[in-house]
Amino acid sequence: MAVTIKTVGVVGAGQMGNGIAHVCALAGFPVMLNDVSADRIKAGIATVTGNLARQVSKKTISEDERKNALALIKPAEKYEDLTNCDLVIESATEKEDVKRKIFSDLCTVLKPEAIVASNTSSISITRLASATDRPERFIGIHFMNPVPLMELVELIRGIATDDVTFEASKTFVSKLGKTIAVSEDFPAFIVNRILLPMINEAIYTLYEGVGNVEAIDTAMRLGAHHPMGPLELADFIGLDTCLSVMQVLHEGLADSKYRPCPLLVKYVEAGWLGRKTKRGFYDYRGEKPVPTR
Ligand SMILES: CC(=O)CC(=O)SCCNC(=O)CCNC(=O)[C@H](O)C(C)(C)COP(=O)(O)OP(=O)(O)OC[C@H]1O[C@@H](n2cnc3c(N)ncnc32)[C@H](O)[C@@H]1OP(=O)(O)O
Ligand SMILES: NC(=O)C1=CN([C@@H]2O[C@H](COP(=O)(O)OP(=O)(O)OC[C@H]3O[C@@H](n4cnc5c(N)ncnc54)[C@H](OP(=O)(O)O)[C@@H]3O)[C@@H](O)[C@H]2O)C=CC1
Repeated sequence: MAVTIKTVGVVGAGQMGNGIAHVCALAGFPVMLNDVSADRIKAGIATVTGNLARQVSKKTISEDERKNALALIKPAEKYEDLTNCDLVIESATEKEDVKRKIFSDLCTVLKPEAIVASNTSSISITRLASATDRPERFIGIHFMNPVPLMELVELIRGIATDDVTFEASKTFVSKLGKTIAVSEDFPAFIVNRILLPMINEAIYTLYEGVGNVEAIDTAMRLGAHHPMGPLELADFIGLDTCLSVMQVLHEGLADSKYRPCPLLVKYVEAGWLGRKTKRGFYDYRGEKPVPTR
């Protein structure tokens, strides 16, 4: 029997979670936004407020659309606040144990027919589904960063995802105005299977001294017409997320070509995660980003 998604929960109000809440609210879906603390949720809603205002100033949305969208996003400090959601999208840290814990706690309070999705960049949907009480109603809905600007969403079925869940998710993503690419459930799906090895290769290019940060990013922006250089993009994604995806590829495909660059490991170990910590391959603490190598 068909399922219609009316109310959405988002777990994780970071870079991606707040963007998912932003686009769902703009499409008219009431959104319950959860994170580890009230402060995190507040920060997430503040980011959405700023991004909606930017879209008004760029005339991509009207002032009324901005007001209506913001009114649809509510803080959900406890999982119990998500009980009435028809769909809950997890967008927490790219660590399997973090996600599995969220699902095992979350499912106990959700409606039996609610769909649970992960915005994971790379982790097996089939394996994540096994941490829930509803593998048939579990699916990967993978948004791209920044969510309000990027058109693509990857849909990934686990081995048990049923047709009703797949169809309801397709309808939901289309209502957001996004274009769908369907990926099989293999490590890092399609986009990150291709993009992250390129970013990792750019970091190796830096690590081996072939070029410095500025040369590498300039080369790819002007030489390959990328909107951002690969190192700028890595900082934008988050170096922790980049490393997690490379580890999933390396372990999942058992091929040394996916070995994370030791320099990426070093930056993550230093807590230099990119934009979100104000330092990665660039230092963002001043007026302009300054290369750190
Ligand atoms: C890792 C995964 O699992 C999958 C992925 O997402 S892979 C990553 C996919 N994303 C990309 O490849 C992004 C590549 N970059 C781009 O397409 C462009 O640089 C961009 C769309 C991000 C920005 O393009 P732009 O022309 O600078 O747009 P503009 O509107 O002027 O944005 C300017 C700024 O606002 C940001 N921005 C704009 N609108 C935004 C929004 N609604 N939400 C968040 N950030 C936004 C831009 O990132 C940029 O940030 P800074 O001001 O801090 O530099
Ligand atoms: N960054 C990107 O370009 C993209 C990322 N993704 C995927 O989206 C997901 C989120 O990534 P991103 O937004 O970048 O990560 P961020 O680090 O920006 O945000 C993750 C958020 O989840 C919070 N969190 C951690 N544990 C929990 C929990 N148990 N319950 C609720 N919230 C929790 C974190 O809080 P705290 O910081 O306190 O731990 C943080 O606020 C990941 O799976 C990632 O792979 C998908 C597409 C693109």
